[in-house]
Order: sequence, then C-alpha cells, then structure tokens
Amino acid sequence: MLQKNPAFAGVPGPVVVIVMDGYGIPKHTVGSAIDAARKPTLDRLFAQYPNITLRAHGTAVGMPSDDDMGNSEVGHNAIGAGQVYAQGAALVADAIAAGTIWQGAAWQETVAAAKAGNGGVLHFIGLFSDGNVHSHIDHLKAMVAQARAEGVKTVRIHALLDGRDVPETSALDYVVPFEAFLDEISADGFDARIASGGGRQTITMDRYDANWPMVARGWRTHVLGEGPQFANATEAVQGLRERNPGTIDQDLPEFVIADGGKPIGTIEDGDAVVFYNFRGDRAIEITRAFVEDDFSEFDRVRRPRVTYAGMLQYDGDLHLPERFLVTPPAIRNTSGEWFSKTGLAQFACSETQKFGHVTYFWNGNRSGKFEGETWQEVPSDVVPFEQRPWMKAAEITDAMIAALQSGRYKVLRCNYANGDMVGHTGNFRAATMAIEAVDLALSRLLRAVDAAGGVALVTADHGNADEMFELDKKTKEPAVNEDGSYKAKTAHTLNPVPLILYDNVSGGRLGLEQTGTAGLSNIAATVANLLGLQKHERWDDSLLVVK
Ligand SMILES: O=C(O)[C@@H](CO)OP(=O)(O)O
Ligand SMILES: [Mn+2]
Ligand SMILES: [Mn+2]
Repeated sequence: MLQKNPAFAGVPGPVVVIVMDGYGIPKHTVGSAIDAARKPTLDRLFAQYPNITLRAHGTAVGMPSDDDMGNSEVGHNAIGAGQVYAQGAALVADAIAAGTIWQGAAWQETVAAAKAGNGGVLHFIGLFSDGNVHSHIDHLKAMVAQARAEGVKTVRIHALLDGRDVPETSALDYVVPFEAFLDEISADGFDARIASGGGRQTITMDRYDANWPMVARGWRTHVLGEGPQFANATEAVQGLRERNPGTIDQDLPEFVIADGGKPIGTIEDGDAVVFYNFRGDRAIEITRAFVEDDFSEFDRVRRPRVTYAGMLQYDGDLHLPERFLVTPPAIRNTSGEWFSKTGLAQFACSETQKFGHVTYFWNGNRSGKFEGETWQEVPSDVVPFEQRPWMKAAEITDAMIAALQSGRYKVLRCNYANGDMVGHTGNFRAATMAIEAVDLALSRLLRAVDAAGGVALVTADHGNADEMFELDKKTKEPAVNEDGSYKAKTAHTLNPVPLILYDNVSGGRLGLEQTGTAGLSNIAATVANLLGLQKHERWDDSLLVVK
C-alpha cells in the first residue's frame, strides 16, 4: 500500500489524467496545427490554471539520445510507471554494440535453423527506416552482416516502408543504399536481397486488433509471395509511386520481388524469421499469425513451420513471442499496480488506436489488468483519419463522464488520439480540426470533473500536431517543395508537452513546480500526491506544490 501523505490529505474527488496524444508545445507558429486551431478551452486552461512543460523525448523517456523523438510506447510507459527505463531502442543498440545479442540462445537457434539442412533461409521482417520508434535499420544491417559471418547462406528482407517516423517520401533514402549494401556483401555463396514489402499503414503493422485485413495482406505478401512483382525494391518503390501518385510511403501498397515471375523470398517450412521491430504494439498481430497453432483472425492458407524470433518479447503476460533476441525492460512497480494495491478503483479509456496505450503501455507492456481496474475501449473508425479528424473524442468523453458520474473510480485516465493520428497524415487542415475536437471534448469532460469534486492533469505523451511541416536543416525555417507548398511532416516532434493542473477544489492551494528535469515520469507521483498519498520509492518526484 502507498502511505498517506502527511503534507496533503488529497482532493475530495477523483484524479483524472488526460493524455492528448501528439500535443507538443510548438516552437514556431508556422506549421503548428495547434496554433492554427480554435481552442478556447485549452487557451483558458493555459491562462488560468497552473501549468508547466514536461520533457517527453530522448533520454528523459529512456531513448538512446536526445536526438530521438518521443513516442507513445516510451511516453505511456513513463507516465504509467513513474520511472524511466532504458527502452527497446537503447537496449538493442547496446546489445549489438556489446555483441551480447549474438551469444543469446534466441539468435543462436535462429541461425542454426537457417543453416540446418540445405537452403534454409533467414528472413527479416520489420520497419525499414532509422526512425527508432519501432525499429532501426542499423540493427537490421548488423544482423545481416552477422548472419553472413556465421555461415547463413540466404537472407531475405521484408521491408515495411515508413514515411511516418521519417519524412513522408523518404523510402528510397533507405532502400537504395541498403540494396547496394546487400549487393556488396552478396558474394562467396552468400545471397541477401529485399524480397517483399509495402507501406506500414497498408500491410502487417496493424495494432490492437484494429484492422486484421491489413495483417492478412502482409502475410500474403511476405509468406505467400502474392502481390505486384518488381525486379528489386528500388524499382518497386518507384513503380508503386508512379501507379499511385501522391501516395506517401506509409500508405503505398504491397510489392513482391520476383525473378522470372517467381517470388524470391516466400517463407517456407524450415526457414527462420526474425521480426526486427523492438516495439510491441504493431508487432503482436503478425507474431501471433506466425506462432499460434489455433489461429482464426484470417485464413493463413499455408502456415510454414519456422523458427520465429522477435527482437524483443512484445507481451510479457502472454509470452509473445517465446523466442526473443533482447530482453525487454522489466517495468515494475507501475502506478496502476500500486494504486491497485492501495485499493483504489481505476478506469482507463481510449479508442482502439490508443487503447493499448492507456492499458498495456501504461501498465508496463502487460496485457493483464490489475485488481480494481476497468478498461473501456471505444472502437476506432477504420478510415484514413484525415477524413474523420474528430475520431472518437466525443465517445471517449461520454465514457469518461459516465465513469465519473458512477462515483466508482478514484483514478481515471484517457487518451485522445486526434493530435497524433491525424498529425501522422500530414494533412494540416485536418490536424487543426483534430485539436479543435479535443478542445471541445475537454470542455465537456472538465465539467464532469468539477461535478465529481475532482481534479485533472491535462498532458500529452509527445508532440506531433505542433509541427506539421518539415524544417529546412540549414535555415530551420519550414522547407518548401518545388511547387512552393510546404513539405508536410508526419512524424512526432522533439518538443516538450504541457502539464496543466485543472483544479477548482483546493481554493488555489495547489500548484505545479517547473523543475529543470520535469518529465513524463513525474506524473505518477504527482497523481499520488493529489490523492493524498506518498509516491512509491521508485517513482520520480512529484511536481505538486501545496501552499
Ligand atoms: O503510429 C505509430 O506506431 C507511432 C509512430 O510510429 O505513433 P505512436 O507512438 O504515437 O503510437
Ligand atoms: Mn502517442
Ligand atoms: Mn504517433
């Protein structure tokens, strides 16, 4: 149990944490959908309530360096756990640098399987960029080189084009040099090629059961070798762009590399497969398709018997997958666990696209609930989100208001996906509407917080809608296309995020302290203090000031 806090008895009602996904504090007004949005509620919050900024990127959330943007996994892990752990990106880079990854049983079994018999093939499937949100292409490069050194003969890569964590049409910046690298090392009986691929929002990388047909399409591409054929991945990207003008990388259709009409990299019995993303949410569904005996999400047509390894274990509760190359951070003593042990009922809500963020990531990459937790998922639309920038903000608000009115919960949390999911489309107009939808939702939700005698912490996990244009590397001004239009930016940002204390109950006694290191991992202790509790000893400090 968490101990009572002698300094403050707690607010009368519940404490609500509201995550506005993808809402950073912009540095420039040009290109900021947040500045362009009409948002009277947020304007009032910033003007009238205690608010500070929090670090939400780089080492403050466990990324390898401060050049790394934040993302939902590391952000929600830090908020939920109240602590910063070295995250997948850092753990994998370190394991490769130290060589420990090659000594692990998982890598050795994978290589052994690919070498056994004749013609065993080692396949790598994953996100093909240096975004460092789900994967890093340098990890792939190191594994291909090591596989060659250990005597693997054939490597096939299934490349998911990014354009979401990196510039929106940058696929060739990765594909061209990588195909050159593969060409160069394909000698002396070693043969490594890209065999298939497609946009990450079109195939394979669905999450939270939002769109299984996407995963089925990926399976048919990578495993069965079905799809439009090209001679190599460079030609595939060029050809698909010609056939789909204006389509950005993440949305490109699938492609298959073939020699004389025959796909070069179908996945067969006896092969080994490494899914090289370290982040779990978008890795779980395709992993299930490979490892589950009883599988009914789609018709696999043919299920090859393969030695399958994940870069990390993606779900510690479900042991998914059982074989993994690098041990994930052991995220312990999360706020969900300790509020549960203190006997507090907790409510978590989001729409499908972010549901796992407020449950699985929040609880330290665990799919199970702690006692006293209630989770509510609002099904997301399955459409491009620039067509529905309001997403499910209204329905999430309805659910939160009902939960507040029920009087059952002492700690509540929700995530509004809009700023992030619409921000990722690169559509500026839609992103302003996304922020406006969140603002409207907040105006309703905060009234219900007042009615319950509670307080809210309004924050975000990382930026996105705050910078919708690429900045020119030299001038730091928004970069322009040949036709004079701004270059759309689809990725997260490095900007800090707000932390606002919405409090109409303490009579002005409560404030927030802007410390030099204030970051997402300080939120859990702040919530504990607002509840009248001391923080867990492992959590980073509370930012609450009591006058
Ligand atoms: O869509 C995703 O998978 C990532 C970006 O790669 O965004 P977020 O971290 O906000 O979930
Ligand atoms: Mn996010
Ligand atoms: Mn995002």
